[in-house]
Amino acid sequence: MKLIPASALVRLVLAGLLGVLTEVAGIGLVGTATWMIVRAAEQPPLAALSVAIAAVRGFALVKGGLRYAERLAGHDAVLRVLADLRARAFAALTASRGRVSSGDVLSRVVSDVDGVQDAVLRGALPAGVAAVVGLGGVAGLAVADPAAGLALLAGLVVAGVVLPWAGHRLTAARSGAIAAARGELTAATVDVMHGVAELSAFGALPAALADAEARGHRLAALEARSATVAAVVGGIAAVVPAALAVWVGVVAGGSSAAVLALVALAVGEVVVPLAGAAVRQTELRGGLHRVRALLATTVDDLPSDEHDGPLAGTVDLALRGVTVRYGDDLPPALTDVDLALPAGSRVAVVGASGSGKSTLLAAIAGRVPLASGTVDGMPGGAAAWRVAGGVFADAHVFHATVRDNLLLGRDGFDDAALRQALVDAGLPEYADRLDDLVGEDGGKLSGGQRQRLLLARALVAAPPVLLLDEPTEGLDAGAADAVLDSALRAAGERTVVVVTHRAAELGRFDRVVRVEEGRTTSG
Ligand SMILES: Nc1ncnc2c1ncn2[C@@H]1O[C@H](COP(=O)(O)OP(=O)(O)OP(=O)(O)O)[C@@H](O)[C@H]1O
Repeated sequence: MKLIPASALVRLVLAGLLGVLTEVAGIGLVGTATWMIVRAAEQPPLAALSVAIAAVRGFALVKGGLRYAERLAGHDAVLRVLADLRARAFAALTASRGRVSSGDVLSRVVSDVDGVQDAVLRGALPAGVAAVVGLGGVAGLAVADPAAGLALLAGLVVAGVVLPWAGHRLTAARSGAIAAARGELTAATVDVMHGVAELSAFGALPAALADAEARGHRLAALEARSATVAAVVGGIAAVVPAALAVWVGVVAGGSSAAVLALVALAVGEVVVPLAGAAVRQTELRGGLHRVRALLATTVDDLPSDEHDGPLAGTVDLALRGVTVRYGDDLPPALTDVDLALPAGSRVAVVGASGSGKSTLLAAIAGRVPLASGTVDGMPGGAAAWRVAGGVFADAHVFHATVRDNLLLGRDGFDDAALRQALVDAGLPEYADRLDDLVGEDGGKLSGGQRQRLLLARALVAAPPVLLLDEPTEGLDAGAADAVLDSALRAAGERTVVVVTHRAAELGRFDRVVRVEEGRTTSG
């Protein structure tokens, strides 16, 4: 899976080119200034120095401008890459539907994706620039004095290749552990934040905080070791250019010794950051690996056109031999299920807790991948979510208004339609409160109200096949009957499949499907 799109590569190459020109201007500045100082000591007429004086000024000005342009181009390219990666990461996370915990999601979308920025700006770009400038410097010096060129090459290999490699080797074993530890810490933090009331009520808050703190210490210990290695190899790399300059000066000798030595110093500086960067890159590898794995998640089932909505009209659907597994090492949650859902049918799904009822609805709606079998009848290859949808066991209520929760970003509905859906779903008390905020995951609503808000959302969306997982949960028997009757009326000609635990409701349905340990029998 490519992290960097081709369009951004062109900008990165441009940034690299500007980086090379910046370093060349820097070397030109050091070389010309040194030559000028050496020459000035011989007290020549001022005219003999005037070109050098202008060149020093020119190199200094150009170097500053080029550095600015290089930073601009590099960051512009990387920020574009990040925007693209974040969009793809969000899409993949949506497709992974709950298989990644919310804290880990944060860690992947924020720190792992941000790692790409570091990998490019502090890793790939400086390494590329160092390679070009270093080899160019060696060639230039070799022309003036072959022995000095060789000395520079040896120094560059030590500072730019051997030390970064050593830093990488010393930290490689821990790179995956750092990314995993960071993900675990974020997941634990988010869990404690969400569950703070529950943890307090059960007296478990101190233990949960201690656990999060221990994870924090573990991450800090892992990072401290990497930082120590980076500091040591970076420190050694930092003295290499100075040693190199002395060596090149001694090897070259004569009147050009000072100029060659200082050019070697300037070229050597380019590779100094590489040792520390190599350690950081090693650290980032685990995160980059996680981003790649995330982007490889299938996103086939996501809406391709933002204007798409549920289809209008009715459809005949049929499940044939459907088997669903939540993991290779888990028993199937559904096994070889056949189920005909002709247009307009009313089907009740019953069965013990954990028997597979919610999984059956998820399979019809395309919310879980099928290990085998098919759902036949999807019109014109339409995405499953446009044909079958409704109230699911894991439905989310957004921290937004009643109106926003009903519409989920779609338009084309007036408030009268929303009010009617609320009334049909047994939530008339919110019909005139469309602008009320409902709290995080509907925290300001009672459990039953939350469920009826989800039912109203399903009635607004009105897909051809309405799937309702315990829509009247939390209501007393009389109210539940009334809400179910009005929802069935509102569904009109559409197919309705309802998961229920209430035997009293079953008379309203054409068919009752019983689920037992993942297998269905119709009654
Ligand atoms: N995301 C998941 N990952 C792993 N296993 C799962 C997942 N969702 C459900 N299962 C398992 O699949 C089986 C069927 O679960 P399902 O939620 O479909 O049952 P259900 O009949 O709807 O139960 P309930 O009436 O309690 O809601 C159960 O054994 C459950 O543990």
